[in-house]
Amino acid sequence: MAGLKEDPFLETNDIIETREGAEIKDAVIDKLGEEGSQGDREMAPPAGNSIHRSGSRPQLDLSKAAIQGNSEDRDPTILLPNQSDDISHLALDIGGSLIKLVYFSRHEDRPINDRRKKTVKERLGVSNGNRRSYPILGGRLHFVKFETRKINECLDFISSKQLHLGGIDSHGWLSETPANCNAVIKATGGGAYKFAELFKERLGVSLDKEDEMDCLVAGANFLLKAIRHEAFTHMEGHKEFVQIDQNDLFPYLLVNIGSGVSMIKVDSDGKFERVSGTNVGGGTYWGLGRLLTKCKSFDELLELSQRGDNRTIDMLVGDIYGGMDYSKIGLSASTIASSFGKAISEKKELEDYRPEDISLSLLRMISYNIGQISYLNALRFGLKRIFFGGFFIRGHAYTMDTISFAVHFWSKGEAQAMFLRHEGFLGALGAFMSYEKHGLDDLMVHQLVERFPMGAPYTGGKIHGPPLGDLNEKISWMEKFVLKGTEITAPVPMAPSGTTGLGGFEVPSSKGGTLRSDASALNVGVLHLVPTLEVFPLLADPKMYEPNTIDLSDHNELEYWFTVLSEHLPDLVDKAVASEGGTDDAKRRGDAFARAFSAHLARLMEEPAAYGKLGLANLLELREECLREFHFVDAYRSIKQRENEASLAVLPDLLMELDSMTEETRLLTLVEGVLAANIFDWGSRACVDLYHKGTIIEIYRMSRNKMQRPWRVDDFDVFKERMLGNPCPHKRALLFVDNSGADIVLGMLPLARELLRRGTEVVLVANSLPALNDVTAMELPDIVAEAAKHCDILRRAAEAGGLLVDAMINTLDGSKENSSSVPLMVVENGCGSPCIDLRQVSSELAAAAKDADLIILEGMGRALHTNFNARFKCDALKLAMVKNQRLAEKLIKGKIYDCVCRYEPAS
Ligand SMILES: Nc1ncnc2c1ncn2[C@@H]1O[C@H](COP(=O)(O)OP(=O)(O)O)[C@@H](O)[C@H]1O
Ligand SMILES: CC(C)(COP(=O)(O)O)[C@@H](O)C(=O)NCCC(=O)O
Ligand SMILES: [Mn+2]
Repeated sequence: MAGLKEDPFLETNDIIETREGAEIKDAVIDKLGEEGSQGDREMAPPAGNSIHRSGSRPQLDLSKAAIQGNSEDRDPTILLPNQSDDISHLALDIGGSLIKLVYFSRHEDRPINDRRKKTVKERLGVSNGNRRSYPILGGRLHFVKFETRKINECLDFISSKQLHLGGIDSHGWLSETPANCNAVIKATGGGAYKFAELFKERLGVSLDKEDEMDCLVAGANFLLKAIRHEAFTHMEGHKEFVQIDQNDLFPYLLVNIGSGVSMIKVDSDGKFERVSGTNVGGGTYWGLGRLLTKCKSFDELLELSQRGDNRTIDMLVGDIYGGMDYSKIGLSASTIASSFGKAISEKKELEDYRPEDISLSLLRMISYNIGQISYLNALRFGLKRIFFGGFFIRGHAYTMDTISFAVHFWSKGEAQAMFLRHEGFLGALGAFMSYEKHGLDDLMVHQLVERFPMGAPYTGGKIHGPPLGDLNEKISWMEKFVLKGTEITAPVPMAPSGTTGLGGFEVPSSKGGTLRSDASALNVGVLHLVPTLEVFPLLADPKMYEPNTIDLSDHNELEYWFTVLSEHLPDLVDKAVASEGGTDDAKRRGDAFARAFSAHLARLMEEPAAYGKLGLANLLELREECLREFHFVDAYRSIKQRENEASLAVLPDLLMELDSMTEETRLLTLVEGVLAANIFDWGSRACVDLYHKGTIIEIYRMSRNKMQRPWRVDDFDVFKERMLGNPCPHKRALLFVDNSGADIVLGMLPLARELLRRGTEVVLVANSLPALNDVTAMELPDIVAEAAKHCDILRRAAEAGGLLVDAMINTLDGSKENSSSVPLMVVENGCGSPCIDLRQVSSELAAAAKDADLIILEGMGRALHTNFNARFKCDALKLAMVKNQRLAEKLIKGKIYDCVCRYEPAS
């Protein structure tokens, strides 16, 4: 273990280093063979030697390689702690002002030796996930930009990340480019021509030029079809996401506001025409603005505008009409009659005008002009929808409001301006899509998950210095970043209502004085491509499905949940740090995690729609993601273990008690048991306070004793009727389980046992990754095996479900006969959060769902915060104890610790 322990961030628990370095090498080479590159066989260095990296191409770094799990296994997992997992693939859009970079890093989840998976796959007929014939195996799309005038920074970035070495082989598969092969990178924009030589010289790569308009359209179409919260309207400071119906996307007008402006009528996927444009665009604002104000950067110029008053320089209708409106033609006194018009009539020089006023006047002039020309073109072709892209917009509220106003005003509300979250990356994305056959264009909404990690190189921002190499650098960055103060949290300035309304040509005022730094532009995340994700097949109406129950666009609600999460943070950090041994390193990571999560919260508090439509589920997931980002693998690991053990110890008594009851009483006791045991929730403030007051078993007893019917939502009698009144039992039940300890052991497993006893197959559906104290699919087989020691029903079913292949359990009656029991299985749900978005579930869950006719959702996260209003094609039971006062009031007009037993027959 010695070598591995040196890396403080490596999970060392399950790693056994083999004695023979050669064994590892061979295993590594074998593994590699699976993924393609034959060349690696020759490239593997002799065992035992230290490994040198060739500068010309990325190669495997085998240093400290180790087998994970049992080294006797035929197909062991090998950890390469020093190998970066990025095998990349890059496309560029080199514009007049900015270079946009989209790159792909293939990131297969570390294969883990999960035998459960094999049996589940065999049983449910899932063939190797949902892998398709094309090579996207899962990976990430990153978005980064640089100023064109600082092209060297961009070249350094590409070179340090070795992005230019990924390529496409003859089969159209992503691969590393052999050293002697001339690497080719897709590029669009004028710079693809202008800088072709420089790329050749500096990186040895050729730029394969793609037409700019083709790329813009391909990028826009991809985003509009594949990203759920891509397009939004922005009117009078109010941002609203627009759900685009894929079948009703065309035709539309695409207006790309870069240095110059292109207007493209898009009729279908490959069919479009550039119908107009204007040379008055982003370059004009930045260029003229720089000359007139002496600003050093675009952001500085934009920031100035926020403190500007354009009335000092623009000629208004009132200036011409002696302070009066020109009401006959609908112009108020404060309407701009002539941008910069006042400068002609006064004996003032440039120095006599405030740079702030000049910047605002210029911004308004250009935005209105573009809005107006766009409208005219929409009118020309009868287009109702106009999508605006390009980096001139820069997520700036006032710019968007101005454009929206112009479109709304001139079209009398007929046409609508919409903006794109990936605004300036359309061309680069389109160039990326032009790599043939990588299958990206086939990806669908449910296969993409957007994440917002911390750290400039990962976000759509400006790069300061070299890209962050490892976790340690990321932590330091986080520390420095927080020292820099409010940059990340400073909002994109919001325009107060009415600033751009008819006649409303007042001065814009911003909430934050400073413009949110581009370096922390956390409004474009990293797109994770997960081809195995599927829409849960039992949703009654997937199009109408909305996972979140609570609407966080209600500001009070937002504020409440932000406070809850902020207050919970210190306790969570304590648990997380303790779970990693409480070392100094763990403390440092804990601190960085807390800063990162707080920064996200602050950012979202200011601009709730920054990362797309925001629901409580997203916040809870973001917290788990943040923990993982700082390598906290499982913060509640020991708590979960302790509670599992304590609960397993009392399981036999509970089962005996249950078996002595009549069927009817037993069913009620079982459901009561699930509700009572759902009290063990380390995500609830109130419950955590409770745990200080008693042992697990005491609390469980107390909770059970308090179960008074009717519950606040109580459909038990209807459920009982279906269960006992109807002679035909359910064929297969999916049990979405929640917490470890009593919740699973004393609540859900006994309920599963009852279903099994009645001849219903049971599939336990658990998280793929840890979240709070939720039980994971990896942990479940061991828990089931322990429980099975005390129960024949569970044992036979678990055996039939292939769950006990490894477990050395002593059977109660010593018999080994193959029973005819219906199976008990475990599948992972594809997520790592206390909530579940059923539009994106694992392929094994989707497969298991095909034959299911009953689903049971358990816990606040899965049954209340999400899916409370979800409708299913089969019978559904939603069970939860409400461990939050406010939620109880809002959702069920009840109080804390009230229970929900909602039963909905198939719809
Ligand atoms: N950091 C920045 N530096 C320079 N220009 C910026 C920056 N952020 C936004 N812009 C604006 O974006 C415009 C460039 O937009 P972009 O879509 O990248 O077009 P192009 O491909 O012509 O470079 C600039 O002219 C400027 O108005
Ligand atoms: C995070 C949770 C959804 C987990 O609940 P569970 O799904 O385990 O029942 C829940 O604990 C919660 O909403 N907590 C925050 C509210 C509070 O502390 O009161
Ligand atoms: Mn939970």
